Amino acid sequence: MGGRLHRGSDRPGVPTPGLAPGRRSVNPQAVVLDIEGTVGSARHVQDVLFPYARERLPQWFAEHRGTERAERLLAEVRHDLRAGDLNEAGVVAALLAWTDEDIKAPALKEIQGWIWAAGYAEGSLTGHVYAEVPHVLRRWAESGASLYTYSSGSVAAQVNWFAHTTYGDLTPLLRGYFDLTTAGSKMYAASYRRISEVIQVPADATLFLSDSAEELDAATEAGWRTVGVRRQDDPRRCPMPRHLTVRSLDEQELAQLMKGTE
Ligand SMILES: CSCCC(=O)C(=O)COP(=O)(O)O
Ligand SMILES: [Mg+2]
Repeated sequence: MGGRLHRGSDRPGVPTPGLAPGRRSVNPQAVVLDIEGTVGSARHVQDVLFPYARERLPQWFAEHRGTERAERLLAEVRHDLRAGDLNEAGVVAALLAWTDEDIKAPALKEIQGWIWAAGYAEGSLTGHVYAEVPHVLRRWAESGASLYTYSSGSVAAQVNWFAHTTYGDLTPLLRGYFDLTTAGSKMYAASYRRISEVIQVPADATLFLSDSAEELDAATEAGWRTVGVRRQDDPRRCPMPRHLTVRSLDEQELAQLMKGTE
């Protein structure tokens, strides 16, 4: 699979070494956070959010038929599949198949974000964050770091996630959000370079946290500092190769990096 569409795990190219375990000088001006598997539970995404959107996808197209949003989405999927004459049922079938394969397609991410927005608004969805996340983000923000998220989920999905956590609205802690549309695929170094240009923070003063070794490798290639996050409820047990790996954001090693302690 190439071009714009990726699974959560495939990345072309040869990774370069990241922040090796033991190196302790970061003191970042910006922290960029992955969401699924890093600040929030991957299980919540796979078992709650994806099925919620999947179930409502056909109905969404039926209700929005002929609208600008629906037409744009249909055109985008046809373009991605190089199938200009695919009908609405065919597009819906493709989006359902992408959901099942966790394909990071911008069109799928956009419609999921719209469907979830309604769920958050009516109170049937909450954004999951691990218990330490609110106070750690607050501490980092108070110490002067600018906090951003970069997720394959759409910006709308990210904002709603942080606005509706069980710890309240965490969006005041975040300076901005990046997704597949605004930054590009998380598998490519170019996407991280694009973010650096937008946030105007040097690459080596930007720390990226993610549960994906491929994403961390791409960020490293762009000159960013990286820390892997492997949550205790993550079935992938092993630490990430080439990257310092923590189990939560309040681990001592990460706190030291944030202070720039040698
Ligand atoms: C915050 S949006 C919901 C998650 C999602 O759709 C997704 O693809 C998660 O990807 P991430 O880059 O946050 O691992
Ligand atoms: Mg992730």
